[in-house]
Amino acid sequence: MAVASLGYIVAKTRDLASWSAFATDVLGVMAAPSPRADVLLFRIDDRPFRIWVETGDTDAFVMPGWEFSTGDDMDAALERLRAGGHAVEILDVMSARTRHVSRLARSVDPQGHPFEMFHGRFLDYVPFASPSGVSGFVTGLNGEMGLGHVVLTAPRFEETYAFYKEILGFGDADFGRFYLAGGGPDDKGVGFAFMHAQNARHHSLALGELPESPNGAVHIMLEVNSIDDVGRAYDRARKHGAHISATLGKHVNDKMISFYVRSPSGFDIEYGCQGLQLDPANWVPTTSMAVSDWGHVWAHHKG
Ligand SMILES: Cc1ccc(O)c(O)c1CC[C@@H]1C(=O)CC[C@]2(C)C(=O)CC[C@@H]12
Ligand SMILES: [Fe+2]
Repeated sequence: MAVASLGYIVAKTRDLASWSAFATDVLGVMAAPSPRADVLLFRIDDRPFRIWVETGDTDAFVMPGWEFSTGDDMDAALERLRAGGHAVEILDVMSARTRHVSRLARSVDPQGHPFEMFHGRFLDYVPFASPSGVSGFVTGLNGEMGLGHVVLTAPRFEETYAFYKEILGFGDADFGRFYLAGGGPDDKGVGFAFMHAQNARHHSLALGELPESPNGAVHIMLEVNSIDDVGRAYDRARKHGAHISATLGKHVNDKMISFYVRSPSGFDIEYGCQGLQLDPANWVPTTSMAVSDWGHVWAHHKG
């Protein structure tokens, strides 16, 4: 069976203090007890953590943690990985325990992006309370929609896309081709694959036919309950002096109303609401030729 959801993300930073302030003051996520002084954990729902930030020698996205619903589903994926010649590392019980999961494994995709796989997330039933008044994050009634989504660069596009589809079982939500160089006769466009896991979130993973991101990922997305939560976060981001990578806008494919803010690890965080939800068993993939219905003026596109 396929990946159920995006369980967590791991990031690294040279400056834990800046991450701590950004996470609580701008994102409004909740700091969780951490077993290590060099690791910060943040919650957005009743899972023990959704964002793991560790001290490192650079600022970057490290890897996603893909959740499986059962041990059998995870074992089937591990077998497909091994049959495809992909190395699989099974982590020991203490490593699994630090991630608050029953079982933990690691592998690497054809583009060289590492990822973790797990099942059996522990819950501590401590209620979520945002330090900045966010009314709540959208992760599904029991967290089954996962943290949000992650966008990775994949210059080796076809091979990487086939890997996530055929080995990890992601489904097609939308295909994008965006003419970011003006759409002239020499602009072949940039391909994107937006892929859903076995939950209602439109996409938990997107692959962009772009040069490798220096920060390991293009962005992660967090979804909040309302446009007021988004608007207030936008105000907090501006007040914090965070870099706004893209202004408020509404995406064509998943109808998310969001803005993008640069995290202390250098990748962006898309902060949105009202994302389209799909039935993963019956969704018919779309093709989108534009990024946004309105808004999303990108800082890197200016001038
Ligand atoms: C096109 C799109 C649809 C749904 C999303 O959740 C979403 O993040 C996007 C934007 C994808 C993409 C990006 O993430 C980085 C900056 C990009 C490459 C652009 O400059 C336009 C498309 C953007
Ligand atoms: Fe996104």
